[in-house]
Amino acid sequence: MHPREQTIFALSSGRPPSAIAVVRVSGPQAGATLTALAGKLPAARLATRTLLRDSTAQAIDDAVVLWFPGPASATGEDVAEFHVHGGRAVLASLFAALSVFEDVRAAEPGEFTRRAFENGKLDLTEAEALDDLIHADTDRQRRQALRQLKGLLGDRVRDWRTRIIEASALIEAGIDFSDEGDVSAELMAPALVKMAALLGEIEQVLAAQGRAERLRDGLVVAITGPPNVGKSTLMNQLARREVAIVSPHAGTTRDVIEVQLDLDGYPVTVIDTAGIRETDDPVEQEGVRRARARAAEADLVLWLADAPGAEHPHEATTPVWMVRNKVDLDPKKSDATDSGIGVAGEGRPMAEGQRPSNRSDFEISASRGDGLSELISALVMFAQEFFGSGEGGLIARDRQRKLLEQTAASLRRSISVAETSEELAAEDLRAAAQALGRLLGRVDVEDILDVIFREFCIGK
Ligand SMILES: Nc1nc2c(ncn2[C@@H]2O[C@H](COP(=O)(O)OP(=O)(O)OP(=O)(O)O)[C@@H](O)[C@H]2O)c(=O)[nH]1
Ligand SMILES: [K+]
Ligand SMILES: [Mg+2]
Repeated sequence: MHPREQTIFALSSGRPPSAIAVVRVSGPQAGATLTALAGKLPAARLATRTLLRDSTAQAIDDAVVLWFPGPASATGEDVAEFHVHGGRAVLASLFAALSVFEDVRAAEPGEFTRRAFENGKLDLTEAEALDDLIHADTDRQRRQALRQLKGLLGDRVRDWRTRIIEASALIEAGIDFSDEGDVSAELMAPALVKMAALLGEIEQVLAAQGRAERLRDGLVVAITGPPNVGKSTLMNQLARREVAIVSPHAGTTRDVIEVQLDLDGYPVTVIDTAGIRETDDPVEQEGVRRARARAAEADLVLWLADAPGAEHPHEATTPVWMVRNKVDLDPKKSDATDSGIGVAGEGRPMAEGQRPSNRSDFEISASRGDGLSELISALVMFAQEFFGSGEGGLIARDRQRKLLEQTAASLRRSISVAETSEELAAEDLRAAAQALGRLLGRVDVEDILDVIFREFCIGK
């Protein structure tokens, strides 16, 4: 039997032990397993309390079971749900009882969603959204995943694809009438109007501000600077716990240390690194090498210094904020903590060029906390700009962006060659439809042909 026709089961709730564990069974044998274990098949979609027994009539657990006959189920197949007590032994004996059945096996990762997708319950963007929703750590990630799950992108893509197929059908029909120049031109003109409108809409989505797809990975902020300036102290303050060792010895941090923060719903990874300096110690050299490498990949670098006006060595491609630490040691400022000295430039980083050469973007005391709230607000603002408003962003993944870019490129090509070659224009349109099909996880050129034959059988 093909693996896809087998019946699969898996623990769908969290790691045991837990109060309740949900085990799902999907496939043609789901009903048989439920009947065997529960004694009879319960009414559809109704929570039913029952004593589960294995094939030797041994009790497994006092459980609640649910029966979802396909296709009106999560996967589109017959689905049985066992809500048992979430103990390891309970689960082990339930799994053993299920495995007794022929063609019933433990599910592969993602296999339930895969089946839902194959049965047309979800398109690929929704399947991706489901995965994102499960892995969402912050509120903004959750909201973005929910928007995708509602099919916002999927619906747009389906609409675009239908319209491409319509334009395609017009052009293909024109090719059939290429002997009669008038008919062909009459068909091409409305096709071009459709294509131009479509291209405009896709370009608009692509140009939408911000990188909403980066919400999944989060923004990476690297703290770098010379040794002993207080990088690890700042890291601990941002994390609100002791993630990195702080000591008065220069060269304390050797490895790259990461923490995940939730900054106003934005996922932010902060990286603490080894102090950058020339050193003979091979371990510290490796730390410095890693520090530079990670900082180069970061979206934002906080260059920490303990003296005013220090220069940073970073490439200009990554934005760098100059952060002056240890202002509490500064004799003229140490007694003025309440008067807002914590920050230069009113809590907002100064624009490049606007920055006086001997001043920092921020002045803080990492150990005492001065200026930290301003620094954090500025980070939130940076994140806001980086991700865009998010609410409008339809694109949640690189994959989706790439395929939309391909679609737009094919459309553009098709429009530009339409005057000279209908065949080439039609080919580019097919490529555009295919890219959108791939976005949804369906690549079926068949339905282009369907439309052509159904709607444009002009006397043939
Ligand atoms: N006075 C004062 N001391 C600080 C401040 N921040 C950190 N320190 C002290 O500076 C020393 C170095 O701090 P760390 O956080 O270990 O500095 P680092 O930059 O991570 O050092 P390396 O990992 O060795 O490069 C420690 O003794 C801290 O207590 C500050 O704002 N004010
Ligand atoms: K140190
Ligand atoms: Mg350190």
